[in-house]
Amino acid sequence: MTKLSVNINKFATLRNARGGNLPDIIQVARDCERFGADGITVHPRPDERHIRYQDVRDLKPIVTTEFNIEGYPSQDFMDLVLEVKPHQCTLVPDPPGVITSNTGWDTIQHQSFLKDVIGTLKKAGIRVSIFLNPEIDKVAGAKSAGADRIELYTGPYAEEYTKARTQPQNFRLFNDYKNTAKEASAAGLELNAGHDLNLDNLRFFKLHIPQLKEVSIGHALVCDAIYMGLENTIQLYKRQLQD
Ligand SMILES: CC(=O)[C@@H](O)[C@H](O)COP(=O)(O)O
Ligand SMILES: NCC(=O)COP(=O)(O)O
Repeated sequence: MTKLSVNINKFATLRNARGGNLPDIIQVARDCERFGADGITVHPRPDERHIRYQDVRDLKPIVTTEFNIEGYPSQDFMDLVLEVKPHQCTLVPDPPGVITSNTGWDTIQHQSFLKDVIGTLKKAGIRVSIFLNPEIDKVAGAKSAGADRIELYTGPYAEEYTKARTQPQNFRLFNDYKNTAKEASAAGLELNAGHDLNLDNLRFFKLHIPQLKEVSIGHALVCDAIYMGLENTIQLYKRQLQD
């Protein structure tokens, strides 16, 4: 069974729209766990447009499953992660103003930076995953930088998957995902995945990438919850992740 970490960013977007505390992020995290989530993911961004740094501090004592903090390792981000000490930190190469994450690390170009950052996090006992495109040649760089896991960036998969339903012969990109997953596994790296996964495309990914340990899902899951309710939605996603 692949674990489902629910990314609660978009609940914070809704809360921030009115300036009050509705929905209450702490209660949302508790309820996600109560409804079956195996973990809680947050991605505090420099402008704090959804998850705020204080939310991350407040979540730490109440998350009873796996706590995963994602983000670009700026000094502020590193200070926060080292203070909070989540189970896992996922490093993402986001420039400050980006609308959402849109690429993985170039582990060759940024090798020495990643090595320093990962070394610091691991010294604090935090598992480190790094966000990677489905590029087999970046896996060795992730390994030598000291990562424990990679998170495959599934944005391009999600885009192509919609096309692939009608033109499967054009779905060559998927081989890159399969090969990158195999390479990671052979290098001793565990495998996460995330971005734009949803109830349509999740099962296919899970079935063809047997190494998949964990997915983090936010945007589509929150949208589905509007129609189907949070408990039901979490259960539907979990069903897609069964072996
Ligand atoms: C790394 C990743 O793919 C997710 O964290 C995604 O970027 C969600 O962030 P937003 O909710 O800000 O779009
Ligand atoms: N790491 C991916 C994540 O946390 C959620 O991405 P999305 O489902 O909001 O696109």
